[in-house]
Amino acid sequence: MSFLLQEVGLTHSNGHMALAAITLRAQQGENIALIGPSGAGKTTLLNTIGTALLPTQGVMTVLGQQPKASSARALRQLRARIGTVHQAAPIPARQRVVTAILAGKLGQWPVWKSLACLIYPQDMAGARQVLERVHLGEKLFVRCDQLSGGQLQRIGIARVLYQEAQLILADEPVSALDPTLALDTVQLLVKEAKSRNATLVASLHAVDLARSCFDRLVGIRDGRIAFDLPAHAVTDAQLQSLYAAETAPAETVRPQPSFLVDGQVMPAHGCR
Ligand SMILES: Nc1ncnc2c1ncn2[C@@H]1O[C@H](COP(=O)(O)OP(=O)(O)OP(=O)(O)O)[C@@H](O)[C@H]1O
Repeated sequence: MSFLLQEVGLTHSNGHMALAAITLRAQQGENIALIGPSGAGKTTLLNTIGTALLPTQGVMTVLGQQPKASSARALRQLRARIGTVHQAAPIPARQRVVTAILAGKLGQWPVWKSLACLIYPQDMAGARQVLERVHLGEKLFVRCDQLSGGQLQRIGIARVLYQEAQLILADEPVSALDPTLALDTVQLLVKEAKSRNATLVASLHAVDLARSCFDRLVGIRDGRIAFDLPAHAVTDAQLQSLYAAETAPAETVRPQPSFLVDGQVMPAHGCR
């Protein structure tokens, strides 16, 4: 098993209950898309599984450990096995791309190697290899503040590829990418996870991308699980109901033959 949440709740420090009674289990190697309206709790759920937030209720086990009962050292070791793609990659502006990518393994390397990496990149060939997989091979020595938002997002993905995490958590990983790159990048993440039997959980606003590329869809609404089904079993009616109060256009949940990525229509040549 990769992770198990049992009746997990998360109340933020201001008293806002962002997650309520979430029960969710993932086997190692599963790929799951989280979908749901803005403010539903997808980011909070990913941050909770990733142990950046700890549940205020319920029990959570991640990669065999209960984060709440873990020592600081055990928690650090657990986090080194979890790769997170953030909505906006938390990369220092002046950092070179190569350093940003190598940072993916800082939690796994001994201290001497991490420190040496600050002076001189330790594995340039490895960094270049993952960069090429996100079509940015030529940017290895470019400063991150000279990249576009979409390029930065792909640097964040390259960093997670480099990390070779057992559990990959991706929060809207393609929100800044054009439709073709979005499809290509989601396919890359799914393929990478499958090839290493890593678990992948990604939140996506592009519902049809989620439907066509992932095996399992979890619908989140108001901090609760609305449905948890194989992707092929999710009906248009369930999607309409999930987004019922949304102001987004109905096309957002329109099935094939076309689909929307961040509001742009693209042809139906998805993962399946
Ligand atoms: N640090 C925080 N303190 C208080 N409330 C928060 C905090 N972070 C998020 N929330 C609230 O928790 C709820 C869930 O937010 P979350 O970011 O998880 O939603 P989401 O589904 O990821 O939304 P989006 O699709 O817009 O990114 C929202 O109502 C949000 O305002």
